[in-house]
Amino acid sequence: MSQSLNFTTSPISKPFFHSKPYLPPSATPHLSLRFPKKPITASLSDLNSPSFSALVSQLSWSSSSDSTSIEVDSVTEAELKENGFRSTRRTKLICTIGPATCGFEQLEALAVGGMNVARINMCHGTREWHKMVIERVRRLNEDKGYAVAVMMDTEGSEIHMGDLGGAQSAKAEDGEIWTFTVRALDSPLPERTINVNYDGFAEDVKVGDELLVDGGMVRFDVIEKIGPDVKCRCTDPGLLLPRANLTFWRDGSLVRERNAMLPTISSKDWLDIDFGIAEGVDFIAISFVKSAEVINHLKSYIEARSRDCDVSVIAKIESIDSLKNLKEIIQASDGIMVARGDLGAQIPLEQVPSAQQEIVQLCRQLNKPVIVASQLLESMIEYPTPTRAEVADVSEAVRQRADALMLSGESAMGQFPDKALSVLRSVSLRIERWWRDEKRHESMELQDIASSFQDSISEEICNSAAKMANNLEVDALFVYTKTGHMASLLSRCRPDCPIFAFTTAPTVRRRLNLQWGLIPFRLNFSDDMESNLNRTFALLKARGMIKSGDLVIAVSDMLQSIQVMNVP
Ligand SMILES: Nc1ncnc2c1ncn2[C@@H]1O[C@H](COP(=O)(O)OP(=O)(O)OP(=O)(O)O)[C@@H](O)[C@H]1O
Ligand SMILES: CC(=O)C(=O)O
Ligand SMILES: [K+]
Ligand SMILES: [Mg+2]
Repeated sequence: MSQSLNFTTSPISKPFFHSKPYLPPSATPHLSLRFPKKPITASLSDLNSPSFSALVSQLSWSSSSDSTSIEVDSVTEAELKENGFRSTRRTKLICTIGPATCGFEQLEALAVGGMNVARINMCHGTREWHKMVIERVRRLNEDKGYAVAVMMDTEGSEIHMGDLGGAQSAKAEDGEIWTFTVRALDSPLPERTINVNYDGFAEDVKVGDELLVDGGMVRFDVIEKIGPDVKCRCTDPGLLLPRANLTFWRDGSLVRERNAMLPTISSKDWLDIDFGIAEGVDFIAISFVKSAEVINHLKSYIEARSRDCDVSVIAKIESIDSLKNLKEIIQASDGIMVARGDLGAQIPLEQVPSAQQEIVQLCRQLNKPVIVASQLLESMIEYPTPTRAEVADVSEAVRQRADALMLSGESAMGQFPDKALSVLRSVSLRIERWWRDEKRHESMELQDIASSFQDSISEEICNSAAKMANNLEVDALFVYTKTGHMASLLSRCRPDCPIFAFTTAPTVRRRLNLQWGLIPFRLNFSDDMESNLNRTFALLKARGMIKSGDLVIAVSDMLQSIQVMNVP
């Protein structure tokens, strides 16, 4: 049985009702598996359970993208088969790749563990290394059926330390005197000496300034300037990591004059961006964005450089200027990262939580995906279990219904990358379910964002479909979308059920991987929704991902309608 509400403005206006179940020849009923709706046991062992990994690896994967096939991430497929619709994780997970995770097997372990996006940070590593990581992720997708997207994060032109002459880290102890220098020194560096990348550094700092490394993880007082050398006394001891960010404070506030003169996108960043476009990365994240102009400029550059490629631009909110111009920056970008590491060095730490909440909510209003990043599980760089406070922080980001959470050092250079990812996964699942079951989500009045009448129709359809899905307690929302726009409008509503997003382009499919609640599928479809639905049902039933009787609501951007039906 199907009922359809049509809001038709397009020429395709055929409403349809299924009076009898349609059984296409390929859908052999005995193949459809039952979903035992067993509770999700959110424990750290979930991910590492041999049965789950075995299930993922057993899934037959064919890399053919012919017109009859459907492609979905093998991890999601295994999750659906194991626990049913409600089990799928809505919050997406990003892992920064570094020396601890750049091997093919290590990348595969992260993919099995639920990594949706692999991030490479252009502050670290060589061009060859980044190219190798991108190739490995692509190979993993092609050979094993994952849909891991790649995000490139630019270095930006802020002031940072050098690479410690090859050392992994250096420990600064309380009271020690260290030299920060703009001299070009050969490695190995003299003891307690740090290179600084910005030539004006020694001129700009003043005796009495406070120098913050890595957003305040380690602090120094500037005690003496000798030409290019700046002598500093350590006041807050800690670990110095290669190329860590440096900021300096005077009379209790950040010294920003000089930073304001540096371009957001440096000449090295432009070369990295060219590299990213050539390698076909899915997202480019821009560090230290100050205004919407730089994002608009980059977007037109990307469009001119690559008419047929689809690179999304993520603006990182990590400076005072970006907070001042927040709304314009969000509107100009394809997504936002709350980069709490550097943000916490520019505003007082106690203001970071309210800034995070404001950014997450505004992104949802403006329909842009938002990532919460940095120090989510910092202690897991060294230890196999998180602190309770870290779990509470992750829970809060999930409760705010951010689109994605990101691991930095935990996955790049930590000792327990898989365990850290597993914690993000199990905490996300548990908190999502808790809030769904208790219906505790504060409802958010979503303002109209459409810029045309056609867009308004799409928006109204998605808002209504999501509301109906909650009220009717449907199993899944289906959206057929060429650009991904209708899928993101559904995601914006944060409905109770998962959203199966069918799209024709592999690039759109990977891009949708960043958005809350979307399960992106690649599927060739036509303008004929009836045949699209029947074919999808047949393909998904054959894969054991849905079964007869499941209740589904379908929308599409070809035929502007809402259809409610049971899977035949
Ligand atoms: N490709 C890499 N090679 C070596 N070390 C890396 C690499 N990527 C990350 N790391 C290590 O992991 C740490 C955390 O990574 P992350 O990407 O969050 O960087 P970050 O330096 O803190 O700066 P950003 O503000 O750009 O995120 C880094 O400080 C660095 O020590
Ligand atoms: C991720 C990042 O750049 C930061 O937290 O500063
Ligand atoms: K960066
Ligand atoms: Mg940063």
